[in-house]
Amino acid sequence: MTIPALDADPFAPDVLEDPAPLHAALLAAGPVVHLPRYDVYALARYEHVHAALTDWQSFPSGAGVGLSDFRREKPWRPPSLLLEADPPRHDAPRAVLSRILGPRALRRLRPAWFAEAETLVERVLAEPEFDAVAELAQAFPLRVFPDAVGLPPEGREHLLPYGDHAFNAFGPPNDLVEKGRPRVAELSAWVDSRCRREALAPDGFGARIWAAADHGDITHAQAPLVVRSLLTAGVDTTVHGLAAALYAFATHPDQWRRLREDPGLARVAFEEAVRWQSPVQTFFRTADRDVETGGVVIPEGRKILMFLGAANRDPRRWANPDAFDLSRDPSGHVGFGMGLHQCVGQHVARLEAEALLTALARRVERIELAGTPRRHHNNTLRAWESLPVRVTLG
Ligand code: HEM
Ligand SMILES: O=C(O)c1ccc(-n2ccnc2)cc1
Repeated sequence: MTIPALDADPFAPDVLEDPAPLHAALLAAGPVVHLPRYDVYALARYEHVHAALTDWQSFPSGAGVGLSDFRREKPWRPPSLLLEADPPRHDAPRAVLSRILGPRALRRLRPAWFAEAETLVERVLAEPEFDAVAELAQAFPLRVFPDAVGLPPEGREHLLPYGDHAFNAFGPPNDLVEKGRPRVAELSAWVDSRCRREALAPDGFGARIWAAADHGDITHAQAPLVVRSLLTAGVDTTVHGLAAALYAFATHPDQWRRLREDPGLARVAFEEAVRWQSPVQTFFRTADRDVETGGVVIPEGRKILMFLGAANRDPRRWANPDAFDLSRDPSGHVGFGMGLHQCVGQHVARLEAEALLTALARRVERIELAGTPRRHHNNTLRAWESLPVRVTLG
């Protein structure tokens, strides 16, 4: 079978503004689509994205999960010990973070995060109109996550721009990456300084990573890089995940009513928002040998681009895929990945979302757009720059 080609640039501004047309074209074209623009192979259908995510031997991450092939190009920073590593190197750091960020470990944070959400929501809802990105989606993760890591108060304004650049750097060296370059040295220096043991408060996620090194679960040389994973991934992802959920509810009043009637739906509502918007849109793998998938062979040395956002809306897998619907069972979505590298921070994201959405559901009768939302372009993240909303309390 020949491999269809699509002369598209998935990282072009018009696609980042609205990826739906490209996703539809990829889903229709076939299981594997060649993108000559970057000479990469696109997977968009749920079946094939799921197959690649759950077969790390055929679709390894060790050469990087961005367009850059670490076997040929120097990475912009030392590679991640989790995201950009394959077994066996991946195993110990993963086991350490799984324990530290797991549901049991997060139980101790639940009361404080719910209280923080109530306090923030009380203050924000004093105004009938506000920007839900700045006032809620950004403010809440920045209130709870750096403290949970054990970061000191000063300097936290480095976190969002650092993460934004890291997620841009998974894409091609385009304008978005160039835009971030002037601050990379300063941002990286701050982040790297916060990964050191003495910078971290004794009972946070960071200190627990260093304690795991003391215990011999990872080496002391690995500890700062594992902390760096949290600082890179911990904020931008949840900011845009929460913004996706708020956008979903502001544009679906009937779904907000369902949440109001049953705030216990908060967790499944967040899952459906992650499926529907896929805040993390894409990740690459590398064909380190000729690899067969979808009835064709992807040649050794090429990068494979997995469109998580398209797979989450594949009509072959989802009934009425473009609908945001709380009565659907969203389990099995690939918004958090799947398999070996499935998001180890998903429980942190879910707890933040449950806390914020529950606090809002208790107070807000109606939430609607109060102006045109503006997109924030990023090579990997689906994000809002601003989300003007009007709320009616009740
Ligand atoms: C809505 C929020 C989030 C989304 C949509 C998301 C999405 C993802 C996805 C798709 C992957 C798989 C990457 C791959 O297969 O190559 C992943 C992995 C990962 N995520 Fe997240 N993430 C989120 C939040 C977080 C948070 C809050 C943290 C840390 C506190 C985090 C830490 C990680 C790490 C360390 C990995 C790599 C796991 C491994 O390679 O074993 N993520 N995430
Ligand atoms: O180890 C790192 O630097 C790193 C790890 C994970 C992510 N990520 C992506 C989506 N959720 C988290 C980003 C960077």
